[in-house]
Amino acid sequence: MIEIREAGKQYGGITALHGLNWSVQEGEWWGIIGPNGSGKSTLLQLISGVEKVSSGEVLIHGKPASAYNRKILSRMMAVLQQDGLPPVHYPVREVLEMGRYPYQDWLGRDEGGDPDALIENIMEKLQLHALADRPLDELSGGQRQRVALGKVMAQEPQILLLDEPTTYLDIRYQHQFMELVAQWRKEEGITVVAVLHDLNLAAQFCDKLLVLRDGQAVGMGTPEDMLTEETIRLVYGIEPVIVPHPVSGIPQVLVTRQR
Ligand SMILES: Nc1ncnc2c1ncn2[C@@H]1O[C@H](COP(=O)(O)OP(=O)(O)OP(=O)(O)O)[C@@H](O)[C@H]1O
Repeated sequence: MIEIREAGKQYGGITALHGLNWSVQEGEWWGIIGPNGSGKSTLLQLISGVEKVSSGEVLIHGKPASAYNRKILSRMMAVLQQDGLPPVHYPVREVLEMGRYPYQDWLGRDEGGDPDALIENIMEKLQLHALADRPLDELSGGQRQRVALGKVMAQEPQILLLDEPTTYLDIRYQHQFMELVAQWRKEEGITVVAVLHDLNLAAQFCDKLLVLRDGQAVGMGTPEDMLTEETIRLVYGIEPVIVPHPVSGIPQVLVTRQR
């Protein structure tokens, strides 16, 4: 579904990404982890076609991401960032309807079925009914991020790209957000690629992790294989302790304070 071959990206004299080979199969949930400046957002921008590779290829369904017409690409792929929506004075229901833009013809008619039923369904799933007529700029950051998720759900993409989507959320809303994505993926079989700083959240929700450092892949594989003390020490330069989650057994990263 996503095929990355020897991909490199340079900004002037800065190498943001170098010689990356990676592929994502339909229905997988990948996490991209790595320190600040390691190339995570750059990689998402190459996949979403916002930036072009300087070398190598990024293919979506066998075609370069940057070669797609934007509207066609938006039907296939949605992007949600850490501050998914600006605090504008639009009511929640209208914001969700904006997600249908890739399906509208030049008269604003939806070519993709019954948008009203779809929006209703999303409002129900995300418990947005109570907020339906409230303007975005009156909502909390956590509520706004739930609306942002609703908007990308209305877009009905096959691929969801998340760029640190839980950064501004408290621990409850972080988990709620990730559970909603997990439920969506289970129901619709979407493919998810998420840049995450929280390694423990990444381990709990992603099937596989791509670990970047200095624009290069250090490793890719299951959270069990990637979240080792050796890898975390090498990539982040910290002294970690990895413990199995007492309930699920999934690896969790603790950091030991240096004295
Ligand atoms: N538009 C740009 N112009 C110039 N340099 C850029 C640009 N975007 C990214 N870079 C550089 O490329 C490198 C990788 O940046 P990128 O934002 O991809 O890292 P990141 O892993 O997402 O970082 P963070 O975790 O801090 O968000 C950095 O050195 C950054 O300064």
